[in-house]
Formats: sequence, structure tokens, C-alpha cells
Amino acid sequence: MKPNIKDLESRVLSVLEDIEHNDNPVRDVLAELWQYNQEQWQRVEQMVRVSDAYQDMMMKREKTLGERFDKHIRQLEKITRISDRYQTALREANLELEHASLMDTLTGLPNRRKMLRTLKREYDHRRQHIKLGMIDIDYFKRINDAHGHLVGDEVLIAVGHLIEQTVGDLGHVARWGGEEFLVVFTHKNADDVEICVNNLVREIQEARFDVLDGQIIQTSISIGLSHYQEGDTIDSLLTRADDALYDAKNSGRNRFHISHK
Ligand SMILES: Nc1nc2c(ncn2[C@@H]2O[C@H](COP(=O)(O)OP(=O)(O)OP(=O)(O)O)[C@@H](O)[C@H]2O)c(=O)[nH]1
Repeated sequence: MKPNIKDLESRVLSVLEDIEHNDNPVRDVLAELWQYNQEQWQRVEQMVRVSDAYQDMMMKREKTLGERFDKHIRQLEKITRISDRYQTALREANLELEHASLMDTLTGLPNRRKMLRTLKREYDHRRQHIKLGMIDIDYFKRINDAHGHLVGDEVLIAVGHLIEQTVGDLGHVARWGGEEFLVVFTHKNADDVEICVNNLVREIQEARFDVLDGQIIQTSISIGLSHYQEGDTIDSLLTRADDALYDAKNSGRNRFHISHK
């Protein structure tokens, strides 16, 4: 059985009292031992107090470390959310910029840059079906000179829309530059494409463009058409369409010419 310390103390005290009365020599030794034990006990108590205080301190420290860690995580999460939003906004802005850089601001049609991409894509996938229509407004300078640049702009927009409408899903239309448009026909049937090109010339010639101040403008176009032939590159297709356009202009305008190699 484990001794009870309080019980032991009182027993030792009573023995010590007896010894004191009887003048026993063992008394001094026991008194010394008693003193020593008391001191040991106080040291143990002090160690327990120090240990408790230490544990207490460590717990508080862990808690503050935990709180600081949580705060840091929350800050990181916030920064991540901000960065995600920023990246999304940046991506959208880039897409808008890219879109803007590929469109002609005046007519709203794809521009030359975009058309070159389309042309490359079509050339890579189904070059044997490609037919190029190079379109130029006849005597456009005269419209500008007679009615001013703003009217000229309106005519460019209207002609562009009419070309786009007439071509429909037979191909892609772009403003190639100045008063020139380019059509990449991807439709397989060459006869259908030639009918469409003929319609383009007729539609523009018959159109009456209602522009600024109620003025009515009439104009016409010339078109050079090239069909893909074995060995053609994008460049050679463009050059042949250009040459055919030149022929159409030289033979009286308001017509189309087909390039034969
Ligand atoms: N209003 C306006 N004019 C433009 C624009 N781009 C080019 N032009 C004009 O288009 C005209 C083209 O003139 P030319 O190359 O001599 O050709 P053209 O008068 O159409 O004669 P042909 O092509 O030979 O039938 C020039 O006067 C240019 O200033 C534009 O964005 N807006």
C-alpha cells in the first residue's frame, strides 16, 4: 500500500517529540532527514509549478501561432481570388483586343489580317476548293471627290454589306484595303461561284445607296476570280485574282474576269 504523506509526517513528528524528551542520539539524524525531505518536497512543488506555467505558455503560443497561420491562409485566399478575377479580366480584354485587331473598324468586316488567317486555314484543309474573288469599286475616287470622304465611307460600308449578303455561305468576305474587298469562296461547285460573282456585279450596279443628306449614289465593281490549280500557293492565287481584276478594269469595269493559268 502507498504511504500517505500527511500520515507519515505526523508519525515522524510524534517520534521526534518522543525522542526530544528522551534525549535520544538518533534524534539529530532524523531531524536532519526530516529537514532534507521537506526541502525536496518544496523543490518538487516548485518544479510542478514551473512545468504548469511552461505548459500554459506553450498552449498560448500554439494558439497564437494557429491564429496567425489561419490569418495568413485567409490573406492568401483573398490574393488568389483577386488574382483570378484579374486574370479573367485580362483574358477578356485580350480577347476583345484580338477581335478588334482582326476587324475593319469602318465596315465591321474582317480585315486583311483576319482574311490571311482564314485563307491559310482553308488552304491547309481544302485548297482544291478555293476560288478567290478580288473586288474593287470602280472610280471610287470620283465619289470621294464629288461628295466628300464621309459619303465615300458610307458607300464603302454599304457595298461591303451587300457583298457579304450576296456571298452568303458560299465563302468569307473581308475588306482587303482601301476600296478593295476579297472573297474566299469555299463552295465546291465552280458554276455556283461564277453565278454568285455575276450576281455581285449586277447587285452593286443596280443598288441605289441612300447616303448623307438624302443623296443617292450609284456605283459598280470589277472582280477578278482565280480558281485553285495544282501547284498554286496562296500568293499565286492572289496574284492571279489581281491580274484578272486588272483585266476586268481594263476591259471596261463593272464586270468580272476569270484567271486562266
Ligand atoms: N472615303 C474613303 N475613301 C477611301 C478609303 N480608302 C481608300 N479610299 C479612296 O479610294 C480611292 C481609290 O482611288 P483609285 O485607286 O484611283 O481607284 P478608283 O478611283 O476606284 O479607280 P479604279 O479603281 O481604277 O476604278 C482613293 O481616292 C482613296 O483615297 C476609305 O477608307 N474611305
